[in-house]
Amino acid sequence: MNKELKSFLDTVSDRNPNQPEFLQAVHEVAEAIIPFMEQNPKYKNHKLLERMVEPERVVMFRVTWVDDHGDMQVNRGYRVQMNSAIGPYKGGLRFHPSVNLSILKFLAFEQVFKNSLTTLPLGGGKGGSDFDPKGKSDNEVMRFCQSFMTELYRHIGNDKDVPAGDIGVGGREIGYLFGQYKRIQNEFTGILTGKGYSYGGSLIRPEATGYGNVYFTKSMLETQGDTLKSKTILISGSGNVAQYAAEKAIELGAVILTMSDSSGYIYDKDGIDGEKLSFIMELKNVKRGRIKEYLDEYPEATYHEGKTPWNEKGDIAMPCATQNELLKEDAQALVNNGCILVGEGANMPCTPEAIEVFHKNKVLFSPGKASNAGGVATSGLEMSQNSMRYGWTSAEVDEKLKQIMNDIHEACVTYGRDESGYVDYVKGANIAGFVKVADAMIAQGAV
Ligand SMILES: NC(=O)C1=CN([C@@H]2O[C@H](COP(=O)(O)OP(=O)(O)OC[C@H]3O[C@@H](n4cnc5c(N)ncnc54)[C@H](OP(=O)(O)O)[C@@H]3O)[C@@H](O)[C@H]2O)C=CC1
Ligand SMILES: O=C(O)CCC(=O)C(=O)O
Repeated sequence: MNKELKSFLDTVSDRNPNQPEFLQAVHEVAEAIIPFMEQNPKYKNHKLLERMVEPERVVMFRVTWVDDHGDMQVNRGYRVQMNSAIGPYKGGLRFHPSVNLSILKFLAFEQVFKNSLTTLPLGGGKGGSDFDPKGKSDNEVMRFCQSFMTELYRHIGNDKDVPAGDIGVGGREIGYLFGQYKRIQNEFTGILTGKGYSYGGSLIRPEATGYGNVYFTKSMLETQGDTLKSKTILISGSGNVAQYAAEKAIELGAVILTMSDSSGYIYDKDGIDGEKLSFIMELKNVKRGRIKEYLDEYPEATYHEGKTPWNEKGDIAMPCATQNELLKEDAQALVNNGCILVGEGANMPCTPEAIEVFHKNKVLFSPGKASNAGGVATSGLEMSQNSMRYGWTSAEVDEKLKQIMNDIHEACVTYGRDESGYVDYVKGANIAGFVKVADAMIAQGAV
């Protein structure tokens, strides 16, 4: 490791003890940016990276709510406002028992670069709680959301910070959060995205992260003169991102072999087609069931308890569940089985060691901050529509999403292509994301 990189990472590590996910995200960015700054001295002497790793503000608060048995429950809430150089803080809320400061800081840090890549004026933030919506009644989820927003409302605003969904926060939660904000502030503004269509949401926002990932994959394949037609795809997760990545990939002629949840994965050798996917959507979004119940309807599939899908044979892998879900040995298994492309739908799902295996074997690899940016980009479009008090059609939003994903792909190629023609999308995404934020920070002085 180069001396400057090591010294920078040592300092970040000393200042942020016990935050492994945050350090992992910072390491990946610094590895690309420090050499870039060497070659572009205008970015030196502004302490840009040192400032970027320091959140502008972190809010941590108690969330007290009463469960269905009348017992008081206490959770912890957070909002990490990472960087507002190019726009109001923007990024999702995660409700999951694993949520802690390290995870939210890594997500907020990634969000800064991702949001810059979208070409829209969006700063970066992330928040959430260690509350687990699984197994809770709708009323419990509502009471939790109301209590969470009763503190959060004072820190957000449509020109200040605009949260959205992430793991454990979907349409139901956004509705309850929005309702409580409106009640407290007595105003109807676009302070959250991912809203229901009847109260200011954008068409295509629910689909956008998954669709965007597939559009990005399509562009990567096109650089090799290839297409998605008949490609076999291994998907992990069965939530929002996984479902709509599957939907778009099926539409473009690919064959989805696997989907998963935190208990295990299903493998369907005949492919998960549109009808089978509708079953999964109903199972996950309405019944809130487990992926293994797929076999109740489609017994010819197999279920693998406690396992991830990466040992199966597939042309493409799309990890769409959570961070660090694809390890070095998984990457090696994918390579050995002929995988040619990995498109991250989740945030940081592949470990650094796994990414190294992909790069060594010239597998096309896109980091989540590029390939899953369609979600936040469409949130940006939702904000624009709210400001205009106007709504675009599905076709209009989808067209803008395609254009944005195409532009992100181009930016990654510009900064990531090496002499052999291979594109290092990690390097490309980090540098392209950095440049816009860095220029804005330099222009705004010592803030
Ligand atoms: N929603 C969005 O617009 C965006 C989401 N992302 C990222 O995509 C990923 C998925 O988010 P999303 O689909 O919205 O979330 P959902 O809550 O809708 O779905 C999450 C899926 O991942 C699984 N999962 C969650 N945690 C774990 C874990 N620790 N181990 C194994 N599986 C797990 C869940 O299984 P189970 O139900 O068993 O927990 C579920 O199938 C996250 O990394 C998120 O940050 C990125 C950009 C935008
Ligand atoms: O839509 C948004 O604002 C946030 C989406 C998100 O959380 C993400 O990109 O990881």
